[in-house]
Amino acid sequence: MDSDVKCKIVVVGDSQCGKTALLSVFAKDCFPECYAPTVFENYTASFDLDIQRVELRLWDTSGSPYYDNVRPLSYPDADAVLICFDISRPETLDSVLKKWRYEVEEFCPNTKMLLVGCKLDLRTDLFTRSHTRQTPVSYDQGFNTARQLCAPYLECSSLQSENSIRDIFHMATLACVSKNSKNSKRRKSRANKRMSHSGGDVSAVSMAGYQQTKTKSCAIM
Ligand SMILES: Nc1nc2c(ncn2[C@@H]2O[C@H](COP(=O)(O)OP(=O)(O)OP(=O)(O)O)[C@@H](O)[C@H]2O)c(=O)[nH]1
Repeated sequence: MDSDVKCKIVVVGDSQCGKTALLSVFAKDCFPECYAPTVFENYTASFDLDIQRVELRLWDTSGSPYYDNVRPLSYPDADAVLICFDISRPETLDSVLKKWRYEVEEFCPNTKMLLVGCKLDLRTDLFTRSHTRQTPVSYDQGFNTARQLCAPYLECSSLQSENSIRDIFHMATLACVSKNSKNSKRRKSRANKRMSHSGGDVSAVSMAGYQQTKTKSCAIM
């Protein structure tokens, strides 16, 4: 299996929304029961797409405003950004439109975004509902926010569903590979033009299962 494709995925979102748990379950198969605030943390993992193994470099960031000035150090060369929020805390979805989209657009324009609703298990958790006295974010609210970002929307529970986590990294890996294959096509076509239209072949990773959904003003991957 080929494994020369490398992708960088950066994970952002409000403090305690579930970023570290998402990465830890995917990369280390381990759900962190105790909360430990992140400053920066890197993980590596791989994802097999048909005949292609993709090496993933995963960047965990702090959601704290205290680190707003240093978080941008994570963004250069990102192939995809996961913007996360906590389904049990609607204010973390508000931050997606008020803060995270602008930060991502400023520091990595043209990078694929995915909106990820974390802690799906808490949507129906009665204890959390009575404790927070808040109505959790519905699927439609998450989906509509994602539409405003021109991003796909996925939900997961790091606590209860490894499959939901895998689906997120499947989608993110496809987004990275599609971006890289488009860039390499552009580079090759520019090089071919320079070589007096001498022609050449363009290799692309198999993108079976990768859905393209067009909307009026944007393509949702
Ligand atoms: N019930 C439930 N709890 C979760 C889930 N994911 C994370 N948590 C808990 O939520 C708390 C915060 O999770 P983290 O993953 O550390 O949050 P973070 O976004 O990395 O936080 P910062 O490092 O402050 O940015 C921890 O106590 C986790 O155990 C989930 O899917 N379900």
